[in-house]
Amino acid sequence: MSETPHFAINVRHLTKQYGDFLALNNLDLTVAYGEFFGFLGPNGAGKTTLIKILTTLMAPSTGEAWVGEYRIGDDDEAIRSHIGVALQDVGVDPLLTGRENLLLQCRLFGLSPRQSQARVDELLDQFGLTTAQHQRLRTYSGGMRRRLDLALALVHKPLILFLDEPTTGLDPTNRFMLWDLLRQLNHDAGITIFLTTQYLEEADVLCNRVAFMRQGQIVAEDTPSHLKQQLGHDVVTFSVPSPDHIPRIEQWLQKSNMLGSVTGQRVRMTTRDTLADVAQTTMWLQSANISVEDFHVSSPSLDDVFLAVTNSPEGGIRHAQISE
Ligand SMILES: Nc1ncnc2c1ncn2[C@@H]1O[C@H](COP(=O)(O)OP(=O)(O)OP(=O)(O)O)[C@@H](O)[C@H]1O
Repeated sequence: MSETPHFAINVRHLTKQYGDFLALNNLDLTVAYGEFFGFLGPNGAGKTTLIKILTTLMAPSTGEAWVGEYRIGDDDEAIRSHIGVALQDVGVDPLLTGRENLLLQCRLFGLSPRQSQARVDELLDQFGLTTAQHQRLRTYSGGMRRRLDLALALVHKPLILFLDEPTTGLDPTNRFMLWDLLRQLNHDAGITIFLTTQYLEEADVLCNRVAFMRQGQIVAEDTPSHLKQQLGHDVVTFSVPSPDHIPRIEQWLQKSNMLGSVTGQRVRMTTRDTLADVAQTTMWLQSANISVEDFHVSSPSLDDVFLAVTNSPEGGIRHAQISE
């Protein structure tokens, strides 16, 4: 039982080792009830590993964690009834219809046949799937599948919802639709949401607090707006007309010690001194005879925080946790 029932999630000195590899390194983290929390970081940082531990799918190597009032490893069944989980590629039956999948899930969570029918009607309506309820899952679009995954995670009305990259691969219309549903679940139904995503704009829009992971450790933790403010520096972005220019730009970024990244033909740099860095960049581009398009100087986004905390040698900007 709990020392700190105040928290939805409470992680203390948690470590996970895969053989010799340390995937989670002495992690401490708290999430209060009602929060919409984003757990972010590059591929391989350890996000899924933590979700698997908190959802009782995997045991930690050392350390402790509580979900609600239950300590991981003590009463995992109680934890499972307290949480909803929508992980990537989790087994649903593609040959069953949407309704049949939901009914099966209700029965697995111990609802009676009658309660199940009523709960399924409610969820189909809430997630805009009533019309498609009798279609087999294999005919569902990506957006419909994600909405069904969410509905499946909610059949037993959990207080805490874990979502592992819930909008990956969705087009903007379906992504925004899912964002609205998630906001409703958090704001209106009061469900605590623990989300991982590679889309930092999504975390910025949805989450009241985020943590950035790097190599199994949390390197920054705060509200998205505080993290952006702390970064402070303006961002320069521009595109080049040909990918042939990119290797030279990458070399220059490295040589001039600029914090930058390249996506396709687009370059993004975090300045240290806006005017000096803009001047240095434009002069070099001119001397290198590289013409650019869409040259912008703007305030930092959560993407820039990501680059700063995951690429900087010291790794991280100020670490702020909510207090008890
Ligand atoms: N079962 C396993 N055995 C060995 N190593 C593993 C295992 N599962 C994960 N890892 C390693 O642990 C590290 C953390 O993996 P994890 O899946 O938690 O990262 P992640 O942050 O969720 O990454 P992604 O964003 O790519 O999903 C990675 O280096 C991964 O290769």
